[in-house]
Amino acid sequence: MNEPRRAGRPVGPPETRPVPTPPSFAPAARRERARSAGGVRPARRRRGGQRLPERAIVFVGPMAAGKTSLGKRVARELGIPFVDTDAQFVRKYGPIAEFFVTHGEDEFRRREAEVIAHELAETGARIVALGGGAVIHEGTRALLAEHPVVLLMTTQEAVLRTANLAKRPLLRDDPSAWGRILRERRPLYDAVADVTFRTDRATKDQLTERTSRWVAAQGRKAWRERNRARPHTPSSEPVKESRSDD
Ligand SMILES: Nc1ncnc2c1ncn2[C@@H]1O[C@H](COP(=O)(O)OP(=O)(O)OP(=O)(O)O)[C@@H](O)[C@H]1O
Ligand SMILES: O=C(O)C1=C[C@@H](O)[C@@H](O)[C@H](O)C1
Ligand SMILES: [Mg+2]
Repeated sequence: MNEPRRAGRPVGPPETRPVPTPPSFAPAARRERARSAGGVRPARRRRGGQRLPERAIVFVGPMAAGKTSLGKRVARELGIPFVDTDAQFVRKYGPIAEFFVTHGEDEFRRREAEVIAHELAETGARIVALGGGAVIHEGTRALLAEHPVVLLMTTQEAVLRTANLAKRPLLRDDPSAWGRILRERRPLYDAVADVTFRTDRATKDQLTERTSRWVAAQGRKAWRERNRARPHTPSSEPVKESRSDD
């Protein structure tokens, strides 16, 4: 069931700092600049001026659940940037599998948490996909409390069918470790998630649509809450209540 796990968890008021206006350069140049700035791929223009949470919408979940592939699609659907913290890590420190061999997992977790904290400090609506083990870090979990968090869940069977194990150091030598690792981490995923989607039970297109709808509903909810919190401030836009938003 794709039901919110912690319905009503406050996402907090959207940031008021404006998102920097992109300069009117040629798209190719903008794409290149964004790529070298840390993995933020420019996305299609935000659809229909819709309200979205003005902060990172974070995708978490076990290895190969689909955070990167679905994250990219949802970002594109909503017209906002996509960031993958694994990719940012690689840009900064080199391949993750090699980092594990040279420095060990503890050092990887420390560096990974720094990369994530840096990314979550940025304002503006965007999709941020975390590495599968990012929730292990207590500091990261604390930061996630301020963001809408989507948990993508799947099964070992589905992962072993689709994932490229060579790129996943914790699975490469022992693919069946997936289930054991998930059992250990499951309470951490559940603790940070606002909603869960099963990626083994739907197509990528279906999931893109459902997840995008959920993200858009969070934006509308945050906007209504902000307006409710300021009853004496006249708004230039009327508040539209819709039960289907929640
Ligand atoms: N709904 C889906 N249906 C079929 N295949 C999927 C679905 N979602 C993801 N996949 C496939 O599963 C594989 C893993 O996806 P992806 O790399 O996005 O996972 P991830 O959660 O980012 O993994 P990691 O934790 O290692 O970063 C990919 O081959 C992707 O195409
Ligand atoms: O689940 C994990 O511990 C990991 C998942 C990947 O996304 C990478 O962050 C790395 O391979 C570790
Ligand atoms: Mg990924």
